[in-house]
Amino acid sequence: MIEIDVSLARSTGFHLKANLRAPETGVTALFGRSGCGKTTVIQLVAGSLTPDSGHIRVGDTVFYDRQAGINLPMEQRAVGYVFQDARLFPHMTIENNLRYGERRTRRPRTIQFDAVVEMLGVGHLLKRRPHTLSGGEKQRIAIGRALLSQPRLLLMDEPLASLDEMRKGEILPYLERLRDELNLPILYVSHSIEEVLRLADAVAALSDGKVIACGPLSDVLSRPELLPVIGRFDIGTILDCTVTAHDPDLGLSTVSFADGELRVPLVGRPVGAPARARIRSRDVSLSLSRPMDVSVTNRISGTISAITRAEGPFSEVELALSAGRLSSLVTQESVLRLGLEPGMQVWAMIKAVTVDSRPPGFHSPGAEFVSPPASRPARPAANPPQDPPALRVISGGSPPKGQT
Ligand SMILES: Nc1ncnc2c1ncn2[C@@H]1O[C@H](COP(=O)(O)OP(=O)(O)OP(=O)(O)O)[C@@H](O)[C@H]1O
Repeated sequence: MIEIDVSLARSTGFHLKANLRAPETGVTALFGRSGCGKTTVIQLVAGSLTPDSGHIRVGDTVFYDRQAGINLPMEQRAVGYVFQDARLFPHMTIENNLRYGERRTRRPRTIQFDAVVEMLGVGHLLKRRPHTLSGGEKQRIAIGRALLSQPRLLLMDEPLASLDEMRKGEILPYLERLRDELNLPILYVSHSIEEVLRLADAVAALSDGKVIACGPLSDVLSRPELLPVIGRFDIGTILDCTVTAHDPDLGLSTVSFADGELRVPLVGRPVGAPARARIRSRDVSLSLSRPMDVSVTNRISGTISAITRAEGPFSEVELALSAGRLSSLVTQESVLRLGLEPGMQVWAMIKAVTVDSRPPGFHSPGAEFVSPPASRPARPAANPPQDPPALRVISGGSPPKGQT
């Protein structure tokens, strides 16, 4: 478990009072608006800033404990740090940049040079110098350098922020591979909900220097207190599912969750594997009776738990499901015409579902928030980045359409 419970008052009047626990596996996103304190938290963990009070622990290692008088120097914390910009040494070759961290560490070399070069696809760049690389290539080298310092924890502070959309799209599969293949916890700062949805297993949401929610991604992103922070309709519904069937002839898979099943575009994972389904609110329409003569295959019955006026002519209707909530964006005119009210039983028709395949063996880290695992099992290998990304892509372009 990673435990951070710190406070820090800055000269500018900003006051951080952050309390969060993150699992020692997978990616935990620190998410929130600009200026909420994400980078400050990362700097406190790295040791480049010292809190006024509190403690920071990563597994058995105490980084900082004000009461016990412990403040581990940066080099003994053994964290890898990847910044927005790559910060490579301009006079060194790419190979020497990569080996820089490796040479200086005293930790056991569990992450090997060749494996990192292969994983990040940078073998052809080794003899070059940083100024001849693209922004995305530089960032991959920065990630490699951080990994080769054999960190116990990787800190990534908006590593894609300085890249254009195309470069971001190129680098994301490498980050997914890192997440899936290395047994290394990652604290990942972002204010892009798309990045968080694609990469994170867990989320700590910050607002005005405080952690307002922390836990497994699908739990946190469905909490109403987060709506002002993340933007009301960006997210929709996240459902943790299991792949239950494939129908290659029709190009469809079936994924099941607590309240039923969804037919989705073919998922590149075996039956039994976990998958994360994302349903945008605007892709969910409602019917008072069981829809029969409609083209939409995915229909779920639920009880309206809340109706909230949204911007413009829209309202958000929330259905309570065992698996969480399902959100539908409809016009206020439809709310009035259908007489929708909390407590009513309705049918939701889901026009499109995006499925983010998780690697086999992935489990929602929810339980780990309560009690840390005794050991950290290695995650099995995921698809290499060159695999067709269609079903992994949550951001960018139109999501793969469900059956309409
Ligand atoms: N060196 C500093 N001295 C004083 N105040 C600072 C310093 N650096 C940052 N701050 C303030 O601390 C607050 C949090 O900054 P921080 O960089 O942690 O936010 P952030 O969430 O990472 O923002 P962004 O997403 O824009 O990077 C801001 O109000 C900022 O102005």
